[in-house]
Amino acid sequence: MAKHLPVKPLTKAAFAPFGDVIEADAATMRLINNGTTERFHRLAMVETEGEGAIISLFRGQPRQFPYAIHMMERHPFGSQSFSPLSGRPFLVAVAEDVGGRPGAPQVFLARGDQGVNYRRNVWHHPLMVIGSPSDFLVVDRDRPENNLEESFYDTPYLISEPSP
Ligand SMILES: NC(=O)N[C@@H](O)C(=O)O
Ligand code: NI
Repeated sequence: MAKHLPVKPLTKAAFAPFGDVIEADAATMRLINNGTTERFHRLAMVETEGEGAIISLFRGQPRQFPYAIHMMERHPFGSQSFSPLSGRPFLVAVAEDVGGRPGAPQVFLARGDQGVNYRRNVWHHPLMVIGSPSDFLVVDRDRPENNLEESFYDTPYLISEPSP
């Protein structure tokens, strides 16, 4: 029997065990370019063991809800960040590591002005878009083919469509 998961607002504190929230955090801001630009400095660190860091665009199709989470993945050799370019909210699911497998997913609703950076080797679900196709800027390690570990749950978890 699938278990239903709550969806929580994405906050730095709640996401801290899994990585970073990429948002205009006033505490990180410094004025540059003669005061014409606000730099929100070092919101996340990019980890890419043995390979370069690359920037890609992901155009995600919306998930159908209620959505069943059957699996999680992780990237052992690098971090992976998702920054929304379409200004729409999206879902983020992460999990603690329990003996080499993901524990129960923790699901967050990211606003359209929030991105996430999954720290290296953190269990997460692939991109989950809500409502309509959305573009994301993705920074992660080159050569993804040897940087992916997947794990499937014995029983799926269900997520309802978050209310906007
Ligand atoms: N496959 C791929 O590049 N994307 C996933 O890693 C993801 O987290 O969406
Ligand atoms: Ni990933």
